[in-house]
Order: sequence, then structure tokens, then C-alpha cells
Amino acid sequence: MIELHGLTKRYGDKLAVDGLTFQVPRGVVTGFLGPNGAGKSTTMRLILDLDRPTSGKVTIDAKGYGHLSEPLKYIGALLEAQAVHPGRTAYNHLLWLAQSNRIPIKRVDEVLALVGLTEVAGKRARGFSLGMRQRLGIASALLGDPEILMFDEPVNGLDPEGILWIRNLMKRLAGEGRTVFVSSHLMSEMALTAEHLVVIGRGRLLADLPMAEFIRRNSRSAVRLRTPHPEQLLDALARQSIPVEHGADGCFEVVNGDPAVLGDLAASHGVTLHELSLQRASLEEAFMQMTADSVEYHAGIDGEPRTDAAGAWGTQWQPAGGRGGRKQRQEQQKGAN
Ligand SMILES: Nc1ncnc2c1ncn2[C@@H]1O[C@H](COP(=O)(O)OP(=O)(O)OP(=O)(O)O)[C@@H](O)[C@H]1O
Repeated sequence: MIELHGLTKRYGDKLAVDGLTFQVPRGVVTGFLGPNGAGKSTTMRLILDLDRPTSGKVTIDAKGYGHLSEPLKYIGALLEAQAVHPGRTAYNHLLWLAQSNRIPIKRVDEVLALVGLTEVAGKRARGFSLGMRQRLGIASALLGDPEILMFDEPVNGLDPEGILWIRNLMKRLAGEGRTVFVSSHLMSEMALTAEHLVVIGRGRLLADLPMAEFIRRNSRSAVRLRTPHPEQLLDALARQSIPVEHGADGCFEVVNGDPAVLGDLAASHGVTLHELSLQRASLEEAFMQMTADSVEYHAGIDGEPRTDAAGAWGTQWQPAGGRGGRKQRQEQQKGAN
């Protein structure tokens, strides 16, 4: 298990990681999500002792990385920028790593087979495609048969077959009881891979929860109704004990409602509807809403940079059914009109 305790990293004026405290449990894939510049890579470098924290600490199975005698046997990592000498063959790259970590040489052939690179083991890395380099990086991470695996944006730039392969590999490794910690800036990808979710923005923890819980909170749908006869519509809904929410723009919303049932109800009471539409918030939208104040560089709706201050989303956030979800849908509706 990886444990972070108040982990903080400052680069000059820039607070890249800001008091992160969370655990990465074993036996599941934990998705580490955040927009560009959120601090994911810095956190991963701190876990691997490639950078020193300004304050706080990380433990791996209750020890600091520096106290692990042969670290590759505890934790294997694929970082975004893989250091592979272009003139070295895949086999020699792995052989060098194995020898420097006292790993049996036969393990090189095993990991080459595991990642599907056996046939190109004698080829130099300079001729490798991005997908092959990713596979070689994963082979390096698996070399010590570690209990903990960390992947930084492993599907970046891969084709669909490569993405599927990595997704299944991560699930298999977690299924074997290992700790699998994988960073991404794509909620849709994590929804397919991770069972647990840690979200950060501007170095701060925004969410730490099971993926199923995130999906449950954000898979809300609502039927939106607009009428020139609001009193009649509200009476009709009340008679059927259907709860309704009032939108700021004069519309009404029935959470988890059925458009056909609501349309029939309005018709049977002679209520004219000017809008009857099913609204669904996607997980990607929920993630973007969650991190909206944490995005380092993004344009406003009109292309101008946003000037709003970063908010502590972790304490303000409500599921899509709450304040933020409706506001977002209103903005979308305005945009559509
Ligand atoms: N060595 C460094 N010196 C100065 N600033 C740094 C350094 N490394 C990272 N930063 C800054 O810290 C912040 C976090 O960067 P980091 O690369 O960890 O984010 P990230 O979530 O991995 O982003 P991305 O998805 O774009 O890779 C950014 O603002 C980045 O510019």
C-alpha cells in the first residue's frame, strides 16, 4: 500500500503538490485523475523518491522508498518520459535493469513475453513505435515482479488496441492482489479501468472515493419541462406526488423522470409544454465541473482566459444533482439557445 501524509512540493512560488493525504489500496486499480498541471507527475516522482518533498511524507508498505533495499522488487513504475537508450535493444535494456537490481536473468524473457515484445527483443529502441516503447516501459516496471505498480498516463498516444491491452493488463495485475496506481486526465478512460478514484486539482485533493460511488452520484438524469402555465403543471405533478425542482431560468426538472410519462401527464391536464427533454450528465462533464477551478490554462466560453479564483472544490462540490450540476446544465442550455 502507498500512503501519502500531508505531501507538499513547492517549486519557487509554485505549489505543485499541496498537503496531499490519501492511501492507494492493494487489489484494485486506483485512478489518479486531474487536469494538466494538477500535480500528478510530481506526486508520482515524490512517491519514487525522484524528488524531495517540501514537507509531508510517502510510505510504501510502511517504509520510505529510500529504505527499500531493492526497490524494483517493491514498486515498478512507468513514468511519462521513459528513459531508454535509443541504441540499446529491448533485451539489453531489461538485462541491464535486471542485473543492477539482482533480478534473475530469466525474468527478462518472461516480461518480454508478457508484454508481447519477444519477437522484437533484439531490435534497438530507436526504431520502436510509441506503443512498443510503452510496452517496453511496462516490461521494465514488471521486471522485479513488484507488489506495487505505478503508471503515469499509460494510454497517451496509443491506438485502441494498445489502450485495451493496457486496460486489461492493469485489471489483471490488480486482480492478482497488487496495488495499481494509474494517472490520467481522462475520466472516461478511468471509468472503464479504475475501481477507486483519487482526483486532484492545483495540487490539492478534490475527491477520494470508490469509482462506483462517483458513477452513482453523477449518473443522474432529469427531465426538463418548460411551460407557459407553470401553476397548472405544478398542480398536475403534485397530484401524482412527483417531486420537482425549480430551475433559475423558469424551467422545471424531474429527477429520474420518464419523458413519456411526464408528457402524457401534461397532455391529460391540458398543459402546453414548450420543452420536454431528457438531460444526462456524463462522467466527463462531472469531472470537468469538479476540476473547473483547478485547470491551469483554459479558455473561457468566449475564448478569453478565465480569471476566477481557484475554489476548494473538495468542500464545495455537490453531485450533478446539486447546485453545480444544474448551473452547468443551464449554461449548456443557454449555449444551445
Ligand atoms: N521541476 C519543476 N520546476 C518548476 N515547476 C514545476 C516542476 N515540475 C512541475 N512543475 C509545475 O508543477 C505543476 C504540476 O506539474 P505536474 O507535471 O506534476 O502536473 P500533471 O498533473 O502531471 O500535469 P500533466 O497532466 O500536464 O502532466 C505545474 O504547474 C508544473 O508547471
